[in-house]
Amino acid sequence: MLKAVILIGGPQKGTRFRPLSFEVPKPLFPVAGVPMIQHHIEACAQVPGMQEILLIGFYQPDEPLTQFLETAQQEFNLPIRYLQEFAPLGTGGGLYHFRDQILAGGPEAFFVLNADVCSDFPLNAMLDAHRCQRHPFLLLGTTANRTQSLNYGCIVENPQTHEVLHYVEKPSTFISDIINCGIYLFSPEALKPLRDVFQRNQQDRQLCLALGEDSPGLWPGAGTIRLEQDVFSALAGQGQIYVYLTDGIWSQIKSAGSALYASRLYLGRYEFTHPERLAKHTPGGPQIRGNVYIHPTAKVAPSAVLGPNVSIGKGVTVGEGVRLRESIVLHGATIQEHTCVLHSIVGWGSTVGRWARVEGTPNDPNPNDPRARMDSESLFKDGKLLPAITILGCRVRIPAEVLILNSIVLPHKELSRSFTNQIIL
Ligand SMILES: Nc1nc2c(ncn2[C@@H]2O[C@H](COP(=O)(O)OP(=O)(O)O[C@H]3O[C@H](CO)[C@@H](O)[C@H](O)[C@@H]3O)[C@@H](O)[C@H]2O)c(=O)[nH]1
Repeated sequence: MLKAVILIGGPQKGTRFRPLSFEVPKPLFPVAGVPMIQHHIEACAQVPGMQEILLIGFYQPDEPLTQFLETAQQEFNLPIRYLQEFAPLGTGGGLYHFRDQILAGGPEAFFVLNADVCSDFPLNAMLDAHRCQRHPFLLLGTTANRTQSLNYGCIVENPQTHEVLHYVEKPSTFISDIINCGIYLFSPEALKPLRDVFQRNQQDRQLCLALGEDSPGLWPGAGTIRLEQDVFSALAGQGQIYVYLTDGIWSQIKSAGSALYASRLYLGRYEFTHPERLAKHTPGGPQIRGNVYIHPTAKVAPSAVLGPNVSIGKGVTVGEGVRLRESIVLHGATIQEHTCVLHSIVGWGSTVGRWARVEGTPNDPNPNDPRARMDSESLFKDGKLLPAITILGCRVRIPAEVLILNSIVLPHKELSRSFTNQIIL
């Protein structure tokens, strides 16, 4: 019997995702037409013997999250529960805090998945690798180029045995081009080192209190465990941690730009995994180019041209003569006639007026470098806003016949003119 845990974090973590994370918790942001973590759940549900999926985070269990859980349970016919941390406990603290729930029923192993990654989740292959050796920790690894590797957990492996000999979280100089994908398979024994870290933290705290040196700023919150630094770095080279290398699709989803890139990766996989989700050209229907997802409730005019890499949400209206490419249009938005939307995300309930042009600049990984990853974009360089995808927050109104280029428009704004390279507050 197996279980899976998805680490969904909490509200203050989605900062690079603003303004899109204002409306919906980041793990529920639609990527290729479905909530980000539905891809994780679909992958877990396909592993034979999967008994339960637990979401661990520090979001308040609000309406969208509760509704998502109910729908997902029915769809996948699996118990899917949300366990709320009383405070952010780090990537390992929640696993230790909820250990009894994770181990209830005696799973042989459990997957741990970061919510903010896009992957083809080779979970069955990881399980096969785990069953050969049954080491406590198996990490999914992939490659990144030298510069980009510094943004991830870096792994030095023994190439023969795949044992992790050395692990450094986001090093300041190059360590290895093998990076941690944030997708793990742990055996129940993996909780022992977490307990050791927990107890050590408590003892250190007691000692400090006894010495009268208590300064809350110096100590991680009670129960905080950083899986990467406290466990992987500490245990590397001791025969407990192994890496399973993949060359399948993988990307982090930290920013809106990376959500668009992840959407392209998932749409590309739908051909094999969910062909029914890909829009087909039908007589009298819109022209479809490449991979496009259209929610069944969306109304798309027959003269519109969509694709590649477009995803149209629930209840969206797309007018005559519209051109949409490399974009996500979120539910309830209206794209009026003859509008052009390229490399952009149009927020919930927003309206783009007729003959307007909404355009962004893609920041995709270098296609000539097979190890290139999406850069964890920062919005500014030398005090200037870098050209990036255009994002319209929710219920934004763009008038007719204007150009919105490389800009971020915060929710509920009614624009009256064109804007280029601006954040419109
Ligand atoms: N439940 C819970 N989840 C958390 C917490 N803090 C972070 N998370 C979740 O844990 C995952 C990792 O989040 P970060 O702490 O932001 O780490 P990172 O910068 O994404 O780096 C991690 O992922 C990379 C791969 O995407 C790895 O390369 C890296 O080593 C590390 O594991 C995310 O899904 C996030 O929502 C917490 O306190 N509680």
